[in-house]
Amino acid sequence: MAARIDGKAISQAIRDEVAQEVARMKSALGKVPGLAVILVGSRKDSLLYVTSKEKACEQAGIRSYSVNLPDTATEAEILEHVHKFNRDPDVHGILVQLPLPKHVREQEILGAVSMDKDVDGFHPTNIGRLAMQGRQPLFIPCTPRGCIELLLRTGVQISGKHAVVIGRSNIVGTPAAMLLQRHNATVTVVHSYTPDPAAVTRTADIVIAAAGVAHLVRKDWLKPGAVVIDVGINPIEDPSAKKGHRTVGDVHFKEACSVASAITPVPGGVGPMTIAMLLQNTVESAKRAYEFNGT
Ligand SMILES: Nc1nc2c(c(=O)[nH]1)N[C@@H](CN(C=O)c1ccc(C(=O)N[C@@H](CCC(=O)O)C(=O)O)cc1)CN2
Repeated sequence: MAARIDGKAISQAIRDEVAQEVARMKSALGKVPGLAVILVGSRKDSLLYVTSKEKACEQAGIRSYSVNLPDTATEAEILEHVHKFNRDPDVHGILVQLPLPKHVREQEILGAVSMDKDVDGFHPTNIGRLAMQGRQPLFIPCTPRGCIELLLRTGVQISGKHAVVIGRSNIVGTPAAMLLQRHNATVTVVHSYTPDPAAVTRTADIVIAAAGVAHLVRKDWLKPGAVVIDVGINPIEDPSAKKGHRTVGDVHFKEACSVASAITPVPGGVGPMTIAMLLQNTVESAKRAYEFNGT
């Protein structure tokens, strides 16, 4: 039976550490970190994530600034807010909630965020640096950073292991693969054009599943003893649930438990880590801005 990797508990420990750092900064400088969150449109899930981020900021002592724009907002209107936050010295992190409405060019917006306030780590220069040996990105994207943090904090060795990442999105799969490689794993990325994804995944010591397909990874996809990090957040119908639906991962949890050595649940695994890492990135940004080393 696999050990359960408790993302809720680990993310709470990180959030407590962040709150302590913020308190130290406040007492030494009279300043606190600031995070600006820009939401465009009215997607229910995005609204929920943005609210959770604001609440988490409040609990950690980080000041949050929010902008809610309608679905019809133009690129120019969104950029106006990005530029305003770029100039604001009290704002150390800027986050544009994704996905953006279809008429907005995501890369135009993400590329406009000041590199040193890019707490999502999606600026092309930060992503480029993540891909390069010997270069340091200013920020690492929150979900992939959360996946690695879960492995490190549960004592899973990454160096020298074979890691398979399922999915190649800009937000998770691609940066997760680059990050694993920086931790000296041998990395294979499996995607929709891979002829036999189960066979490839079966060779992995570490699996990061980020395909966005409910229950894609079954028992026969896993090598006995593999460590499984499930990034998927997929709603499925469930008449027995109060709301008629529930959230499941990309991995069939029950099946995987009989083969894996450790696994993250959904919910309560990677999801909460995304927010904890955002807070951590924001504090690191403020510390850099104020040249504050934390003592
Ligand atoms: N600008 C960004 N946009 C998006 C990101 C991101 O990192 N930056 N990631 C995702 C959404 N996301 C944060 O924005 C996020 C997703 C999930 C969770 C979470 O805590 N999930 C819970 C509950 C799941 C459920 O029941 O629905 C869990 O997994 O336990 C937090 C943040 C896309 N957009």
